Formats: sequence, C-alpha cells, structure tokens
Amino acid sequence: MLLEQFLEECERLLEAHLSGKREDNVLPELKRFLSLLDRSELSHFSSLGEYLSKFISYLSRIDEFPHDRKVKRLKNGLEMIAKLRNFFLLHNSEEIESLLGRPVSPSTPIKYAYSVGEARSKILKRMDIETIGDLIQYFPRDYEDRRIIMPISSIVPDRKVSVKGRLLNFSAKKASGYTIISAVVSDGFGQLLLKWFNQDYIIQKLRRDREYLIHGLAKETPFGPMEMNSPEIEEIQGEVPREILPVYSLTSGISMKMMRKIVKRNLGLVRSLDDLVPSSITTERGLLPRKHAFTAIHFPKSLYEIRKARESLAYEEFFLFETTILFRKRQIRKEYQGLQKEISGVLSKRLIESLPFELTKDQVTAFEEIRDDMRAASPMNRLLQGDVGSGKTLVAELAMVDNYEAGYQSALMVPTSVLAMQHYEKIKRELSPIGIETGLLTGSLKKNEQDFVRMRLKKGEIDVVVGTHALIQDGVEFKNLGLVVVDEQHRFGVKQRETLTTKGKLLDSLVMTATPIPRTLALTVYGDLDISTILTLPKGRSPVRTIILARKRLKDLYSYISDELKMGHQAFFIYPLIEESEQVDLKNATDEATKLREEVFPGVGVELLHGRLNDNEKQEIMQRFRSRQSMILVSTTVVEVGIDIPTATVMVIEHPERFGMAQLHQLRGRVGRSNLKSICVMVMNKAISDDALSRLREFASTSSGFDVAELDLRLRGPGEFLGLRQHGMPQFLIGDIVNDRDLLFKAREDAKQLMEEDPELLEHGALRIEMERVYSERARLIEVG
Ligand SMILES: Nc1ncnc2c1ncn2[C@@H]1O[C@H](COP(=O)(O)OP(=O)(O)OP(=O)(O)O)[C@@H](O)[C@H]1O
Repeated sequence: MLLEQFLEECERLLEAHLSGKREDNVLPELKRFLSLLDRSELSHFSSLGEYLSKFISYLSRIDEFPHDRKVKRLKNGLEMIAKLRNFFLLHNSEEIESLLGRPVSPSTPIKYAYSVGEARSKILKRMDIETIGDLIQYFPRDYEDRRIIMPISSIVPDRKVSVKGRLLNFSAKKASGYTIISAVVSDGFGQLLLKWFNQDYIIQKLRRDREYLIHGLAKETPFGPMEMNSPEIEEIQGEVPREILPVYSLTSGISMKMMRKIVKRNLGLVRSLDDLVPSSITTERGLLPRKHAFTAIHFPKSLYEIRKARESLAYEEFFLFETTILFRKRQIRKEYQGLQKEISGVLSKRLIESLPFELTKDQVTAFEEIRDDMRAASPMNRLLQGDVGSGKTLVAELAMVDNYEAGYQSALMVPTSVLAMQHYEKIKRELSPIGIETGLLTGSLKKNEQDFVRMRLKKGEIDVVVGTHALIQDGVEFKNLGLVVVDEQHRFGVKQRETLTTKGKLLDSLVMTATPIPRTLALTVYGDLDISTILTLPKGRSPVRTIILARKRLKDLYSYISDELKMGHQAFFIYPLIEESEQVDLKNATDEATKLREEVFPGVGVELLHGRLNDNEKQEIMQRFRSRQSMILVSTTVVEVGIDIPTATVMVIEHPERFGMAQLHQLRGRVGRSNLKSICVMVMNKAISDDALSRLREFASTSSGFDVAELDLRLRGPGEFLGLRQHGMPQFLIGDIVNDRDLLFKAREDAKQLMEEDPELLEHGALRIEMERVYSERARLIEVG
C-alpha cells in the first residue's frame, strides 16, 4: 500500500485502541501494515524514512505498558501520524502547479470556461453554476478512492470501496412510479448486485460483458451477494490510474466524468486567487494556503488532504465572516457618535437596596457591562441572554434607571400586551418610589388613552415606557429617547429593531433573549452584538423536576396538585388546541378547562386563557390568577413567554410532542420562579413515536436552557434551530457551525487579533475586497441592527 494508505490504516488502528473498541495487541497489526507498505515513495526523502522508523520504534513496546502509559503512547502516535502527513502535504504542494492549466478569471461566465460551451453552460446553470468562480466553489459531495481496487470477495460491508467487475446482466423495472435498475457484476471470484432508483440515465451506460469500475457502499443481504445502492459506475477503458476522484452532485445531461474534466480544466482559476487568511495564521493553525486548499478539495492526493482542504476552506469562510463583523462594528463606532451618558449610579443603587434579595453575580456583571457601554461614546449594541427566570428584566430595569439618571427616556418593547401589562405594573411599582414616571402603550388601549400616552412621551413627561409593536408605529415621538430594550429578540425581526432605534438618534440598544443560544450561533446570528450572559439562577432556586407521565396515572397527578393548591400554590395546564378539531385527535383547552373546573377541581377557580380572547380579557384573567382569585390556569401557549407568577409550582403539558424544545423549556420556565419546589409534567399518550419519546426523555434530563439549546441544535441542525434562517443567519458553503465550532472560535480569535494589528486592513487588500463583495448584504443589516 501507498504511504498515505498506510498512515490511514495506522490511524484507524490507534483510534480503535484509544476509544476502547479494540483491546488486543497493537503491534502485530502494525507490523502487518508495515509489511504491505510500498517503500518506493520513501526513497525520495531520507528524512521521511527516518521519521517513520522513529514512529515504529516508539510504538514497538506499547503492548507491554500499563493502561495509562499505553494511552499516552497511542495519543502521541496519532500526533506523529499528523506530522508525517504534514510533511507529505508540503511535498504535494509542489505538484499542484503541474495540475493547474491556464489562468482564468472568477467572474468569467461559465459558457466561456474550458470544455463548456453554450449547451453545457445551460445544464451547469441548473446547478447554480453561473461563473468559473462558482464552478471552483462547487465542492464535491464525496470522493471515490481508486487507489485500491478490492476483489469483490473481500469487500467489508458498510465501508466505501472501489471494485472492478464484468457486467453479467441488467434489467429495469417500473413499480408504483419508481424505476429500479438492477445489475449483477462479477470479477470471477465474487458477485455484486447493483441497484439504482429513479436514475433512468444509468441504463445507457450499461453493456453486457463489458468491464466496469464501481464505487459505493456495500451492504450485506440475508441471501445472495452483497448489494450496492446507487453506486458510481464507469466503463473501464485502458489502465485505471490509482487516484482519488471527486464525486459531484449532478443533474441530468452531464456525466461525472465530464464534470471532473470541466473542473480540472478550469482549475487554473485558483492561480488568480489571493490568500485571504494571512500566511502567518495559515502556518500557525496548520492550514493549507488557499491555492492548495482549492486544488486539493477537488483533486486530493490523500484522505488526509481532503480533511485538511475542507478544514482550511471552512476556516477561511469563518475568518472572512468574523473579520467582516468586526470591521463593520468598528466602522459604525467611528462613523456614529453615541450618547455619552453621565451616570453616578446613585438611583440604581437605591433600587437595588429596596429589593428583598441580592443580585446574583452574573446580574451584577451584566449590569456593569451595560453601564460601561452607556457611558462610552459609541452606541451600545448588546444582547443580554439568560435562562428563563434568571432575572434579566431586573437588569434591564436597572439600566433604564441609569438612563433616566443621565437625563434620557427609555422604552421597553415586548412581544405581547399581556406581558407588557405585567412588566409595566412591576416597573411602575419599583420605579415610582424613586421618582421615575412610567407609561404603557399597547394596541389594546383605547384610542384616546393611546393619544394621551403619545402626547406625554413627546413632551418628555414619561421617563420609561413599556409597550408592544404599538411603540414602533408612526406618530410615536419621544422627547429624548436614550435607551431601547427589546425583550425576546426572536419575535421581532431586524427591521423592527431598526425602526425603534431610529426613533432617537444614536441610541443605546439592549436586546434580551430568554432562549439561550449556543455560543457558536451567538457568534454568527448575533455576531454584530456584544453579549452579556446570566448563567447563575437566583439563590435558593432548585431546578424544576421534569416528569413524563403516562395518561393512566393522571389521578395521582390530580391528587398531587390538590395538595399543592392547599398550600396556596398554583398550576398551569397547557394544551396544543383551543377547541376540538376534526382533523386531529388532540385534547383541547376549552373542553379540558370545563372538565377540570366542574369535575376535578371544583371550587378552586379554573380559568381559560387563549389567543382568541381580546387583550383586555386576557389581562383580566392574568390579574385574577396573579392575585390568586383563580388557582389553575388552563391555556394554550400564549403563556409561553415571560409570564412571572412566583407562586405557580406545577406545569402540566398535554401532547408535549407537539411542541419544540425551546418552547417546552419556555413553558417549564413559567414555574420554579421562586424558592418553591416546582414540577413540570409532560403527559404522554400511547400513540407517541419512539423518536418523540426519546426526544422528550432527553429534554426531561436537562434543566438549563443552555443545555436545551445545545440539544435542540444537535437534533435539528442550525437551519431549523429557532427558525433562525429567517433572522439573517449567514449560510456557509462548506463550514458547519455545529461540527466545526472549534474552528469558528479560532477564526474569531484570529480575526480579532488581526483587527487590532491592522484595523483598516491596509495590509490585507484582498481580504478587504472579498469581504465587501461577499457580505455586502449582511453588512447592510449589521449597520442598521
Ligand atoms: N437576584 C435575584 N434573587 C431572587 N429573585 C430574583 C433575583 N432577580 C430577579 N428575581 C426574581 O425572579 C423572577 C424572575 O425575574 P425576571 O422576570 O427578571 O427574569 P427573566 O430572566 O426576565 O425571566 P423570563 O425570561 O422568564 O422572562 C422575578 O420574580 C424577579 O423578581
């Protein structure tokens, strides 16, 4: 085997031992690989041979060592493999030149590319390839390793392999709208069954008795030969070179062979690509220079080179993105002067002293960060994230007190009028004693009431206003707005945030979110914002116990709730539907409320809340629940966000599988908001799928919103997570913010350092040009954010 294959096998072996998958001796296998090694490559480089001997002798006594020393050697062994490979890569980079043809320009329309022309360019356009630049960035979805052609009889199932075989027979069948093409190939010793679904064009490639090269993943079948689904297949003409070839996603009208040829012939483009990442960083991070990475991603010499090329290109994407954000942020700071506020902190101290509890450490830190921002000359642009009930609103309140002391008005914008009312009452209660005038502005107020509030805002008679979307409507003017706080970022788009911030000039803006998002996402979605995080919950809080309960045990739950009610505690019951539906067989809030009120808990006050009630009705219901005139609130998810009832201790969720992870966590966050022990019960139906059940189990095992967010991200991927796609999250071509998160952090760090050393990017012209080209749209959003 070739050196690279030898290294691949060694790596697999050491990793299997390190992870405990293998427990036998290491050395015999290592020796076997060594005996298969084709040493011709070593003869070019004496130092390579020497290093290889060192590697072998380092591992020669490994099986005699105790466990911990063995582990250490395995780890070091893997590092030595990486070094050997890097040595090899450098050697390869000299070969790249020979691969590259004549230079072309990235913006050249695809029809002028080599081997393309008018007709093919139409096909390529269907693959979103409009220019030669797009072509080079059309990355392979997989690779075909032709360095070893396996005998069919030695195929290991579930591993991708290349084999050679003569086509014995083939057939095409149509069944319920599908075309299934089957073929049998043999290499004289073994047979393999090939199958393609709905790939009609394959049939044109098949000729009985011809020899083919086949690449794919073989699966075992209970009877008969192994089977490969949708393999790559190509007729053999002459010698098959030992190489790794790219596999692209294609559309009809273009073959894999042709696509490879087109890419290869136009690869000369990479000559004109300037490095975006400074070479000092590339070297330090062990990444490939751009030219090398682009060449290797299409035509790699080894599997390791593929990995390195991918890593290098993903890093480049992240680096470009992070630099853009930092660069724009700096531009904004330079161009816009903010309100430089004078804050002594006397008033906010008074509020803190009046509270019946102490601030948590994280609340103090977040508050200090906000105050520093408000004192500074540039406008604040900060995200305050913290778990449900961690006390974010209080921090925002303190910031508004500081802002008042500096002589400015503040606005707090929340997503629903019920929440606006709740915040307004709390804020009024706490801020009136220190002389701050508060106001409420929601769409549910009567027109003359709204007019009155608007008039007072304009005159500067209201210092702190709480409201909903009504705050951003035309006709709302402030005398001297200085701080905008937006609660629950996800409910408002960037545009709405923008409208409110332009109400005053160069305002400080604070965004609060109770749905913590993993750090990686925070860096990308909120890359333009500074972030304060409240991790710790107030003293004395214990996590909400989360239980999955079988429906037949509802009686036990009812008796538990009765005991809680006797102690003066309250309960929520959440249903996915307001009323009975003909389409789905789900419990609904209206019928269940009647049942709970009349049969299960008579006489305790059971109220029903849902989205079809008008705002005043909703507020009255909440008011009665808050003052404990009613003890049970039956609701749809309207209570999801922000409702703060410290005496509520039981949250019952019916059909929990209908809700998203973040939503479940928000619902759970409605209890456990004081020192009282609380539980969240998810009632389970028999019909629930295994997947849904395991998702709920995982949810039940978490308690912090940060863990829930990581779990959600892992299960659903970044695109679907919280519907972020609509919120300006950048799409990366090759970088994956979940799997490449470490790379993203590194890029962030490096970009920061680069911006400190060369803030105007004078020494990095190519980076600056590319930045403006790719991210012009995103940069516009950042500017207004
Ligand atoms: N340091 C603290 N110690 C004890 N209680 C606190 C502390 N800070 C806030 N609280 C109380 O905890 C409850 C939740 O606080 P708050 O509403 O500010 O949280 P939040 O993070 O905004 O919650 P949510 O995201 O669910 O809206 C309130 O009743 C508040 O008075």
